[in-house]
Amino acid sequence: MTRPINVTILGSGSWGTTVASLVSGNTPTLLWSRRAEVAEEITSRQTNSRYLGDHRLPASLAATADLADAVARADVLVVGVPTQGIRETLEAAAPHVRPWIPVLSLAKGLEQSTRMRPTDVISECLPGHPVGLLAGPNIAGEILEGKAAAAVIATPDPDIAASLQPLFSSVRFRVYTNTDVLGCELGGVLKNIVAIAAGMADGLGVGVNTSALVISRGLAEITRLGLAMGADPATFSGLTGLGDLIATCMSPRSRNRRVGEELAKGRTIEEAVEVLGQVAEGVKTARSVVELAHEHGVDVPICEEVDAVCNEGRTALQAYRGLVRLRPGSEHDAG
Ligand SMILES: NC(=O)C1=CN([C@@H]2O[C@H](COP(=O)(O)OP(=O)(O)OC[C@H]3O[C@@H](n4cnc5c(N)ncnc54)[C@H](OP(=O)(O)O)[C@@H]3O)[C@@H](O)[C@H]2O)C=CC1
Ligand SMILES: O=C(CO)COP(=O)(O)O
Repeated sequence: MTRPINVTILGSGSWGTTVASLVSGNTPTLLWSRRAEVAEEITSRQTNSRYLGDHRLPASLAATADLADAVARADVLVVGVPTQGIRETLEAAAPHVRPWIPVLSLAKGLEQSTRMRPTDVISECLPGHPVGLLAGPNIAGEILEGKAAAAVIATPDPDIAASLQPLFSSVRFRVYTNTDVLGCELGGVLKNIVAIAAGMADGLGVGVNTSALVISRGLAEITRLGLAMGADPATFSGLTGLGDLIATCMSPRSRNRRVGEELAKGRTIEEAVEVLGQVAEGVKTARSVVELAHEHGVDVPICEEVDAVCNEGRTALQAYRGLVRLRPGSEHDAG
């Protein structure tokens, strides 16, 4: 008889806990929380009230605050802490991680100090491990409610993605595979910034035509930067590109979109983040994306306006006026 595969998920926020719930239906799953009281609540009461209200988690899902023990048991490690916490978490975990187990990222940001993608940070902290990601249009609350969704596991080696697929799949959660890790990861990173713009636009009371403009020109920015960095263009019309962009720009539950809506009400970025009380990766990633785009000679006007709102005190209305003043060229050119 073969031994079951043990999966450990690091980070007990809304998405880490949701993914752990999904996986626990397929294989033994352990969720690590940096707070002992949260681990205790998940194990004994099957709730994570801070992030998921009174939603009942599977009884089979165990949680712990012991990082060394959590990673030492893992045959597959999933990193679900927000981007800015990945390095510190994995540096502490590294001595206890078993050799060469696959590691998947759930994060959708860039590390501020280095502009690195989460999978690159993971590879630096855990050298030699196969590293990939799980991404797609996956608003946690909908998945917890059992609404159908799909995601992509991207790893450079297609056999590894295929071997991980059944651990994350369910009747209502379809998991595809892709070898374009760069394209899949960039789609998730950049859509958060475009979603802040979409939230600002809707908060200002624009029409559906304007929202569609933000989404489609946002996709053009994502694709331009992705191509300049070497991603596969086909990836951006898939689940991790257009799919995640649509979900995040449209869902009233998206935290990035909600930040944009709060900004449109006249709140400062600090107030908008405070009101949210959860991570909105686009806020800390906008500046890094703009710098990366400039480094690659790529125009990203929507990301630039969002960066100016997040980091330079520009208002949502000023950002909107800045964008409509842009002179349009060919649809396939910048701007
Ligand atoms: N929620 C969603 O629908 C989806 C989210 N994602 C991505 O998943 C990642 C995680 O997001 P999500 O779970 O939603 O975030 P949340 O804001 O819901 O939760 C963040 C979790 O990470 C913990 N945390 C924060 N900083 C650190 C740190 N430095 N070290 C260890 N733990 C830390 C928090 O702990 P504490 O409570 O103690 O602060 C909390 O448990 C993000 O990159 C997000 O973009 C991807 C797809 C869907
Ligand atoms: O990544 C997500 C959906 O795929 C979640 O988006 P938010 O972080 O904006 O809630």
